[in-house]
Amino acid sequence: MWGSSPHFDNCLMTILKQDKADGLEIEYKGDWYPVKPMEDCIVVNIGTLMEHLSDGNAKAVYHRVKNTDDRLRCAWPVFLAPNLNRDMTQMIDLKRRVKLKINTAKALRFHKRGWYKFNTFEKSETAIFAKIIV
Ligand SMILES: O=C(O)CCC(=O)C(=O)O
Ligand SMILES: [Fe+2]
Repeated sequence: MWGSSPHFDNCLMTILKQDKADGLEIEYKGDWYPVKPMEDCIVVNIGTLMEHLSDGNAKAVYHRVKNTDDRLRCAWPVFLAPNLNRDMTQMIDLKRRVKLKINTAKALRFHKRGWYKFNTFEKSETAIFAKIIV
């Protein structure tokens, strides 16, 4: 059963606790690799916003989840993102800002992979907690 189709997390980074059931996979150069749950370990995923702000130096990880286990699978991701009322444009190099024609009010196209809007969230959450059961 698919828990999550392939996607990037649209945040700075995700901190993920898995339970004992397999299922999380990451894509690397066209192949999919399992991320086995390990006791007392957390997974840290780079999100699209981090890739963008680092000018591509930190790569967002493309991942998917399929419960291949007989058991129920439970995962607890915490998505870390800035308060989106905050103007993040100052964090982007000036030359790139000009190239991307970013200003604070504009929606920003993010590579070809997805998009992230600055200044659009009305509430100021910095971490979104989810519990995902597949
Ligand atoms: O279930 C998982 O291990 C990861 C879930 C996930 O990719 C997400 O919530 O963005
Ligand atoms: Fe994810």
